[in-house]
Amino acid sequence: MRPLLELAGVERRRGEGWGAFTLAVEGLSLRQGECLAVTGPSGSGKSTLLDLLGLVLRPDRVEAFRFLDRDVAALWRSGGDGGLASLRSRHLGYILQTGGLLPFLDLRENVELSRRLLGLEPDALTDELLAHLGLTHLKAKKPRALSVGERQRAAIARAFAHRPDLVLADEPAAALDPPQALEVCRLMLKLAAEFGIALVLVSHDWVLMRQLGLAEIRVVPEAGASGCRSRLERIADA
Ligand SMILES: Nc1ncnc2c1ncn2[C@@H]1O[C@H](COP(=O)(O)OP(=O)(O)OP(=O)(O)O)[C@@H](O)[C@H]1O
Repeated sequence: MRPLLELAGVERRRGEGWGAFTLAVEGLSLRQGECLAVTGPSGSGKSTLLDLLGLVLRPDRVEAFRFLDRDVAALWRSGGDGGLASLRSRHLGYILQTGGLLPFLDLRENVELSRRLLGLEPDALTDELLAHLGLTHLKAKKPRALSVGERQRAAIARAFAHRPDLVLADEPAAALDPPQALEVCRLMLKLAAEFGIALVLVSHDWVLMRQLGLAEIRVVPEAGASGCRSRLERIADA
């Protein structure tokens, strides 16, 4: 089976001059439905990696970048964003640290938002997700009337509701206490497995990631390199 996502020789610089930072991805691949943890210290480049995978940040150097058999490197080179925007909206789901729900929509409307923007018909998945995440009884509430954990579970439902191929989660449990963080991460993994959706989970909390037993990529700042530079290191499966 061809990988869902495949990168080789990708680099991206942030900032200019003396303080510039570069993330170098020598090679990275992800299979359909595979779940991966990305860990690393603060400022090492985890979000930069997620933004590259999310087709948001344009690489400065790229030998190969394929997603769903599309040549992303060629799409970036062509300058236009048309192909990238549709890949992003149809095939990717995002979960952010703070949920990012729209305050004027109720929980169910928030969860259905990505489907509605894509013009997809309502389907049973929304209710399934709400049930899986223990949100059914809260579906008519506005975000302000939800707890932080409930908002985060709603953000998870929203990221999966349009059946993307890949969900990217940037510190999705950082605002939660340790037991809630573990529960929320386990729920994400359960949903990913049930629906065959690949998941990249970024966290500075490597202890939590180890508890989940996920394959792990560590973003490692390189000692002695000129300027600030990080590379990826694959840690053996926990
Ligand atoms: N827009 C930007 N302009 C310039 N430098 C940036 C920009 N965004 C990030 N950086 C720098 O790039 C480096 C990597 O940042 P990034 O946010 O990817 O790290 P991170 O591992 O996600 O950090 P954290 O865990 O603290 O969120 C840092 O040195 C940061 O200061």
